[in-house]
Parts: sequence; C-alpha cells; structure tokens
Amino acid sequence: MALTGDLLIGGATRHGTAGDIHGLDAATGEKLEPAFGAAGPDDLEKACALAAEAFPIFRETDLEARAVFLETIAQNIMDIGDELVQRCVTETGLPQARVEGERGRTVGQLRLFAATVREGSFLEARIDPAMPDRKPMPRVDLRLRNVAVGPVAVFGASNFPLAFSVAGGDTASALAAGCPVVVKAHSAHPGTSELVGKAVQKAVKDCGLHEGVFSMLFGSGRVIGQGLVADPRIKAVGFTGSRSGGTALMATAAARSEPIPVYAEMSSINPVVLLGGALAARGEAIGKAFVGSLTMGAGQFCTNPGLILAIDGEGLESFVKGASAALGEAPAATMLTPGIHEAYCEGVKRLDGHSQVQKLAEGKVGEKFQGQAALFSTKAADFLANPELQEEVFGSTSLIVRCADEAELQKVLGSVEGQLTIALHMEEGDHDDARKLLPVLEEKAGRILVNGFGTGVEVAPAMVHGGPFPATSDGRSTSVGTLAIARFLRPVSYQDMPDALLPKALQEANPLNVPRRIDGKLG
Ligand SMILES: NC(=O)C1=CN([C@@H]2O[C@H](COP(=O)(O)OP(=O)(O)OC[C@H]3O[C@@H](n4cnc5c(N)ncnc54)[C@H](O)[C@@H]3O)[C@@H](O)[C@H]2O)C=CC1
Ligand SMILES: O=C(O)CCC(=O)C(=O)O
Repeated sequence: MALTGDLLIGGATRHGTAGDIHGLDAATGEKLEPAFGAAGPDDLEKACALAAEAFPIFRETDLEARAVFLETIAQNIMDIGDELVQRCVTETGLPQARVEGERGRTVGQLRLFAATVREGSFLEARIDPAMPDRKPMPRVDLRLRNVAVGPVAVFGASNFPLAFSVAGGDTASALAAGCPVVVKAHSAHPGTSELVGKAVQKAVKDCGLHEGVFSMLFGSGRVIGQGLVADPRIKAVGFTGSRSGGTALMATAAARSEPIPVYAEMSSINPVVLLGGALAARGEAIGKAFVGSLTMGAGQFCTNPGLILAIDGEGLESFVKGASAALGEAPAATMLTPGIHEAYCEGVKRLDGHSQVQKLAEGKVGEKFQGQAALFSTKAADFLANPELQEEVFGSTSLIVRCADEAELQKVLGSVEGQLTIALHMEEGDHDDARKLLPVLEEKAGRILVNGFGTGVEVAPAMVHGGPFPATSDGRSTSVGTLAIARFLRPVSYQDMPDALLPKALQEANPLNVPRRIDGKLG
C-alpha cells in the first residue's frame, strides 16, 4: 500500500496543511518519504465532531458487534503483512524479530479485549431487587452498569510503535469500552501509524460502524496534542511518554472547564532488590540476566531495570562481576530517534560526571544514533542525599545503590518515587527479609515480581502496568491487561426504572447473558 501522508478523519483521508512531518531512518537519520501533513484546527474540529456524533451510537453497539470490530482490526493489521514490519523497523531501528513480536502482542491484545467484551463482566452489572416489605423502610430497586465515558484521545508512544500506539492498548481498551478514539500519532513513526490507522479505518467500514469511531491526526504535541486534550468533546486521555509531556497534558486536562482524567504512563526506574541468599547462591548469573533485560530494545522500555539495590559485600561483587562481563559484550543499539539518543547520552554524561557516582562497566561503542550501555554505582547515603540520581535515563543504563544494612535498604526503598515494577531476587532463606519489604513495595509499585525483570509485560487479566506517580498519573489504573478498560468506563445506577426502559444488561431476563451480581452475590 503506497503511503500518502494523509490524516484519517472518520472515513475520509485528507492531507494536513499545517506543516510537514517526515519519518526518519532511525539508523542513518535520513528523511523518509512521503511527507505527512500536520493537522490544523479544522482537522481537529472535524475529528472531534465526528467522534462526538459517533459516541451515542457506538457506546450502545451490541457486545458481539464490538468484539467482531476489535477482531477485524487485528486481522486487518495482520493483512498488511511485511510492509508494516519493514516500515516499522526502518522508522524505529528496532530489530525485525522484536517488531514481529510486538505485532503479535498488539493483535493478541485486540483479541483479548474482544473476548472481554463478549464475556461482559466489564459492565459490572449489579442488581439489588426492590424489597417493598422491608421494615421500617421499603427498599427501592437499584441496578448498576458501567457506561463508556465518551471520546478518548490516545497518544501513540515512540518506544512501542505497535503495542502502545495507534491500535495499541489504550485504543483497544477505549474501543472495547465503547469510546470513539482520536489518535495523535507519534511523529517518530508516521508511516507505521498510517498503515495501522488505515487498518482501523477499514475495520470501521467493514463492520458498518459510524465513521467517527476512529480518527488519526499527525502534528506537534504542543499544538495538536494540546488542542485535542483541551477539546470539550474529549472525555479521557491515554498517553505513554515523557514525564514532561504527561504532566503538561495533565495540567491542560485539569484546567478545562470540565476537567477530564489523563491516564499517562511516564517515568519509572524499576528498582531491582537483590537479597543476600540470592546473591550468595547465584550473584554472577543474576548479573548476566540483568544485562539481558537492561539492553533489550536499546533499554527503551519504561520497565527497564534502572536501579539495583543490595547490601554491599561479596555477593554484590559477584553480581557486578557477572553484569560487567556481560555488559562488556553488549553491542550498542540504534535508538528510536536522534532526540531520544541525545537525551540518553546527556543522561549517561550526567551520571558519569557526578562526584558520588562511579562507572563500573560499559557496553561496546556504537555508531551515530546507537546507545552504549553503562553501569554505575553509588553509596546509599549519597543516593539519599542527591535526589537527581533517581531521574530516569531512558536507555540501557543502570545505577547500583550499595546499602550498608537492611535498615538502609528500607530507607532507600522508602525514598524512591512511584514505580511500574519492583523486582526481588531471592532464595527461600530470604523470605523473612522479603516479607519485611513487602509493605513498602506495595506502596511504591504497581507490580512486584520475583526472580525476574519487569521488561516484557504479559497482556493478561491479572496484569497491572501502572503505579503511583510519576510511573503513572493515576496509580489506581493499568494500561495493560483487561482491567485497562476500566479507565474508560463510569458506573450509572438506575433506580426503580421500568424493565422496558432498562439497558439490556440489567433487564430481568438478562438477554445479553452477562454475569451479574444480584443482591451482592454473583449469579
Ligand atoms: N517511560 C517511558 O515509558 C517513556 C519515556 N520516554 C521519555 O520521553 C523522552 C522523549 O520521548 P518521546 O517518546 O518523544 O516522548 P514525549 O513525551 O516527548 O512525546 C510523546 C507524545 O506526547 C506529545 N507531547 C510531548 N510533549 C507534549 C506537550 N507538552 N503537550 C502535548 N503533547 C506533548 C508528543 O508530540 C508525542 O506525541 C525520552 O527520551 C524518554 O526520556 C519516552 C517514551 C516512553
Ligand atoms: O515491558 C513492556 O513490555 C512494556 C513496556 C512499556 O510499557 C513501555 O516501555 O512503554
């Protein structure tokens, strides 16, 4: 399919006239064709107007029709074939196998949401039947279900061009909830975005849905992204990216005359706690496995293990030995954009030049836009005294914090900001120490994992990919897994509503056959 560089506004395509955006070959920095036209105010207006028009119809589509729509998007993405993989590899510098894997995750995610919609428990249907004879007061008939919140603005992420982008988790969960979506495509992979966007647009048509269910705009974040979040017809926002971008959108959303929720996944350094028994038994092997996680995707994962915590001693030295040896062999890797590469180099330079930080090891030197992996170390007291050492360095760099004892380890954990993940490496003999840490781990992170690393999130019902600020803007939510749908729903209660007027999910005969909690019990 020849790329056109057009905006997708409902069922139409039109070339934006507010400037040109070019994808770049991530490895060389060369401009790729075609030029993608940035959206202007009229394009934004049209996309939001169509989304608002589609909303009342789309939110009441049959569950089966909505599920088929999600499956059709998945199939249409697969039908693009190799062209999608090749364009994505060129625009992002990510290896082909990774892009193919991410495509599998993306379509798997759409299919999982289709199954979630069919199953129906996301509606949270509850019925508390009337008790006319209750004394001293009769009880009214109360019925609750979740409804979609309204059109959602989704910001594609640079580092997951498929699974967290145009048809990624935010879009899949919003559509599953019954919300039309307006995507602000990431300028780092416009060709990938167009291909996927057209697959979604085609699915809307294939399924006979209102054209306003999906639109996609190119443009700058500060203009078109801000305009989208400020538009009164947008009712929620999904975002993955930088802390500055996420917090800017939170501020815009909060300043609206009708403030709206922003679900932004931002910065996380994902502490890894190495307990004594694990270090003594297999410190060197953990070090080697850690480097595998650290360098995956050039370290451009928000789940990247950026902080290692352990009590100083022989065990930690064996970890350092294993990690340093593996890191020395780690090839440099092309980063997503020249800007991300530059920010990474600056972050590494900051750590390297810090008087309380020592460099322990480096990966192989790379070419122009390649990131060189690095491992640093500092003492816990210095880490505690220098809060800037907590700042995310987005790429394959990590900092070991050497603690004097358990109390200092607890103190360091108590000082870290909210995280997506915290990993514990332990043996059975470490259970008592781990038990003492669990309350602070639960306070700080959305996912606590054992003897592994957070990179490579499973898309599953029990997954939480979230965490307290700044990992996300709202630690009560997840952006991966079926619970992600809850971000785009709100409960409505119907009191003494005649059966004929009730939504199907709450009618006495349960025509949708959805799970319902009757008088507090699942029926
Ligand atoms: N923790 C994480 O998961 C990630 C962190 N990052 C961090 O972000 C840096 C830049 O990478 P990008 O992916 O370009 O992230 P970014 O946050 O700069 O951009 C993401 C999206 O938000 C938009 N945007 C940015 N600033 C905005 C603003 N003030 N108002 C409205 N929209 C705005 C952009 O146009 C883009 O569509 C990286 O170097 C890294 O430090 C990036 C990706 C993921
Ligand atoms: O580790 C993963 O699979 C997901 C990471 C992620 O959400 C991100 O980097 O934005």
